[in-house]
Amino acid sequence: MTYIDVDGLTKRFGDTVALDDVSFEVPDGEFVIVLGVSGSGKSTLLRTLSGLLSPTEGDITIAGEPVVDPRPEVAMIFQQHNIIGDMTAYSNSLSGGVHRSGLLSSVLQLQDDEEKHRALDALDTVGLLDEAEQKARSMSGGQQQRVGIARALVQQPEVLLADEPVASLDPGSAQSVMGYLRTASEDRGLTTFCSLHQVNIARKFGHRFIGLREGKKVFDGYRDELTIDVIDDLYGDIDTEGMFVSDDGDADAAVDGVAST
Ligand SMILES: Nc1ncnc2c1ncn2[C@@H]1O[C@H](COP(=O)(O)OP(=O)(O)OP(=O)(O)O)[C@@H](O)[C@H]1O
Repeated sequence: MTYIDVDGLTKRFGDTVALDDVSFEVPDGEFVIVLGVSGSGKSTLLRTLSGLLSPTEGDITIAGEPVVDPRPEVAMIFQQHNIIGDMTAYSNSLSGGVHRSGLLSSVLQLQDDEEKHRALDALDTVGLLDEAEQKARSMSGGQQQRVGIARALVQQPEVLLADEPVASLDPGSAQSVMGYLRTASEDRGLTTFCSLHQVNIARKFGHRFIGLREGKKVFDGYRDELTIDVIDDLYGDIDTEGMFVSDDGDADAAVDGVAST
């Protein structure tokens, strides 16, 4: 069943066409990776899906409802973590419920037990339950990004949008974060969009791939179809050979590997 329906989506910023007549349908629970060079429109696509940006033309519906504003069922994870260094992992995680419990309750930490349980459960999902009382500032970049994922989960979303969540991380931490993101998404049955620059990581963890070039959708397919020719087409003159490791990328094995570390 179609869960997200994007129909003729165009987004212009002045003379710049960031998205050009993009259409696709995504069923419930799919893990979609958005690929493309810098400036191809990945962030713009995620921001329009989240309701943070409105389309110039075209329509987006999620679960049959037109997207006109940000809504609690759609959570966004950013590259810069956006977490508060002075707060513990637990408090950061708990703040994800602000949409539901209200800002004042969040600031005063008056959330009910159920919400607190959700915050701990989310930290458990990203492997940080033992670090719950640690200040975010003292955590590694990868751990901070996992706190960001936990916070998004506390929002109880149905859709997760992750805009280059591992761009600033070393390869090991990037894989670990992607593993937790995929596990969280699978365990909770979330429909997930994740934009990435790293093709090998994308192939390892992605299920479906949407490729953008100059705002146009130039690829839409599953892992077996994401061939070196497709990558070459997406990345043009960039040397793509090192980005493409032939089938080492069993996503389920990768997720299991991360989950067991
Ligand atoms: N708020 C804005 N105002 C003007 N132009 C914008 C704005 N946001 C994006 N653009 C332009 O739209 C195009 C697509 O940008 P976008 O950030 O979506 O690409 P991207 O693929 O996410 O790039 P990156 O990988 O570098 O984040 C670019 O030409 C960009 O300069």
